[in-house]
Amino acid sequence: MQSLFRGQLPELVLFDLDGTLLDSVPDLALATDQMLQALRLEPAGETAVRSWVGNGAQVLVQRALTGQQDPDISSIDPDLFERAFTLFLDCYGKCSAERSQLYPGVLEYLDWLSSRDVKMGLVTNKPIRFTIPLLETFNLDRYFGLVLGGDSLEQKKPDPLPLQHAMNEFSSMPDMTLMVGDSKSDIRAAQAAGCPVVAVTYGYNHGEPVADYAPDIIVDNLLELL
Ligand SMILES: O=C(O)COP(=O)(O)O
Ligand SMILES: [Mg+2]
Repeated sequence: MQSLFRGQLPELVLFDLDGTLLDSVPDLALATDQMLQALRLEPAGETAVRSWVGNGAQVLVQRALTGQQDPDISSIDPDLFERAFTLFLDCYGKCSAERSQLYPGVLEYLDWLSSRDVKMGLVTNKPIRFTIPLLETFNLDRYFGLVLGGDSLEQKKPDPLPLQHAMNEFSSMPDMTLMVGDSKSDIRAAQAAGCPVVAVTYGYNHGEPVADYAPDIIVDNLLELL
């Protein structure tokens, strides 16, 4: 990996959360199904929810209401969406850390970077109100000098804005910044921001291989980056 950074470590590493550091789908699926059941709709199940995670809570709810990856938003009754979204936020707020788990290698890799004084930021599409408590629960908050949720800025990934904002905050140039993520949104945001990007194979990429989006490096475990 050092070949990407002039033989050195990156100055800044930006991490995605869901599907990269945290296997959060069990709880996202629980909250999605609780929402659907409260609306007297069929539960979706974990496999479907796994392919719907990655574009933030609103899009997850739209996908769950339509059963479609690319929902026609105009077909969703706005009142139903509002009820569904409120239910989802309420359910997920209660269960977000019940069954979610860190992936193998995550703590070791964060510790390794931290011991080498590499700066780290977290850039997720998850709403910030869930992100901060989850980082605290899993004792990850201590690693990140900046945490951006999907609703922290005007745009979320795949838009490069959150990555550009983070690089600006840390005064790091794109060619010395590494993005680590699990989905095409992470890869596209990094490519648009001009940063090298590592994709993990174990996360959620809407059922598609990450290789289809040409990340610079693909790993099955973050420890392969040591
Ligand atoms: O909440 C989501 O949809 C995904 O969040 P992520 O950007 O951490 O993968
Ligand atoms: Mg992700």
